[in-house]
Amino acid sequence: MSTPQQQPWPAPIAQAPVEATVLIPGSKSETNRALVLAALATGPSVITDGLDSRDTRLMRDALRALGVGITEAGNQWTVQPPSTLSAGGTVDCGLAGTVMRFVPPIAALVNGSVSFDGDEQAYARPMDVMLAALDQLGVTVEDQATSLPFTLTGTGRPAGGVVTIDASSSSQFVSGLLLAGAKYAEGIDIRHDGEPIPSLPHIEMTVAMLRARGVQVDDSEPDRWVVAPGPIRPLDVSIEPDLSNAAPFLAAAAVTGGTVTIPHWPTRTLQPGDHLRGILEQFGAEVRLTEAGLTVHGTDQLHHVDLDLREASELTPVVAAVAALANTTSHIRGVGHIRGHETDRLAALEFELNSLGGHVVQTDDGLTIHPRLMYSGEWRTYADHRLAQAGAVLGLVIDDIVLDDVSCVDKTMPEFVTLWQQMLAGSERRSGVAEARE
Ligand SMILES: O=C(O)C1=C[C@@H](OP(=O)(O)O)[C@@H](O)[C@H](O)C1
Ligand SMILES: C=C(OP(=O)(O)O)C(=O)O
Repeated sequence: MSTPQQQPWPAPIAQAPVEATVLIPGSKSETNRALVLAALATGPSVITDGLDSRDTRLMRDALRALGVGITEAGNQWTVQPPSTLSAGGTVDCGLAGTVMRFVPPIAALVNGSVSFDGDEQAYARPMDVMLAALDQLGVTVEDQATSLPFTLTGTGRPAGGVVTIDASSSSQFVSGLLLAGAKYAEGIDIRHDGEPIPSLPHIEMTVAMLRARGVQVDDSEPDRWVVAPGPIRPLDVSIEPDLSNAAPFLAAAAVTGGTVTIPHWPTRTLQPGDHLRGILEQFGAEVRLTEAGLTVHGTDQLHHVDLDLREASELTPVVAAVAALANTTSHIRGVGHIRGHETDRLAALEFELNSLGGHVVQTDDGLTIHPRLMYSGEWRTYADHRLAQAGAVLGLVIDDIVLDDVSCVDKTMPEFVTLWQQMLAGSERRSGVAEARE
C-alpha cells in the first residue's frame, strides 16, 4: 500500500548549546488505545489532544473501515461506535505495530471478512503469534497466513476463553487481545508461555485504560491476564504528550550541554518514555521534574551507561546515539525483539553508527557501543522514525550528517523537523550566535 515520499535532510549542527522549551504532541500509544476502546464502547467518546500522525490516521481509517464514526474538529475527535461492526473493508496498517496488532482482534468481532495490508516493510514484522491466537479463537485466517497481508473471517462473536501465546516478540500481542477481549462471549484469558515479554509498561497502560472504562481485568498472576466479558464504558479523555518522542529533544540538551524543558510532563504515567529521566541522569545530565515540566540540563560530562531497556525498548535508537558520544563503552541490553520493530533496529544502528566511524557491536539482546571520533556521512533511516531521531541527535554535534529520508517522522511526529529547527533557532538567538553571523 502507499508509502510516504522519500525526503533527504541535512541534520543541522548545534551552533550553541540548545536552550529550549518544546511542546510535544500526544502519545501514539495512548491515542491508538483510546481510539480502539472508544470504537468498542457503548456510546460516543471525545478524545482531546490525540496525536495526529500517520500511525493514528491509519488507526482512525482502520476503525472507519469497520463502520466506526469518527469526526475530527481541531484537537477534539468524537468517536461513535456502530451498533454492529461492518465486514468487507480493507485495513491499511502502514508500518504501525499498534494497527496491525490491535485491529485484527476487533475484526474477529465482525461477521464476515476483513483484509489487512501495509507497507512492504511491515510484511517482515512479527504477526504469526496474533494470527495463531485468532485461529485459536475460531477466526479463519485465509491461506494460513503468518504475516501481512492477510484476510480474516469472523463469525460475529468469538467464544473467547483461554489463549496461550508466546509474546516475547512483542507486548502488542497481549495488548491487542486485551483491548477486544471484553467483547468476546467468555471474555479472554491470555497466558504467556515463553521468554520474558518486552515493554510491560505498555501492557499496564492497556490494563489501566480498560479498567478506567469499567472493564474487569485480573493481572494478579505473572504472565496471565483475564478479562471478564462485559460492556466498555465510553470515556472522554485528554492524551498525554508522547514521552518517547521527547527523547531526541532531551538528548539534545544532554549532548550539547544545554537545557531543554518539556511542558506537561505527567507526574504519574504509564508511558515507558518516563524512563528517560533515569536514563539521562545516568548519562550525567541533571534532570528536574517541576511544575514547568521536565527539564534536562546537559553537563560537560557524558558518562557511559549500562542499561536494560526491555521495558522501554522504543528508546533504544536515541539512547544508542547518545551512548556513541559518551566517554567510554556503553551496553544496551534486553532489546533483542527490536529486530522486529519498524526495521531491524539493532542491525541498522550497528551499521549506521559504524559507517560514521563508531565502533558498535550487536549482541544477542542489544548493543555494545564503543565511542570513537565520528565524522560526516549519510545516515540511513530505513523508514524508521526513531532512526531519524537518532540521526538528528548525532547531527547536532557531528558536521554534515545527512539523513537519506526524514519523511518517516510522520509515523508519530509530523512536526519533528519544524520543532527541531525551532529549538535550534531559538538557542542560537539566545546565545547571540545568530547575530554574530549576520
Ligand atoms: O503497545 C504499544 O503502544 C507499544 C508497545 C511496544 O511494542 P513492543 O512490545 O513490540 O516493543 C513499543 O515498542 C511500541 O512503540 C508501542
Ligand atoms: C516500535 C514502535 O512502533 P510500533 O507501534 O509500530 O511498534 C516505535 O514507535 O518505536
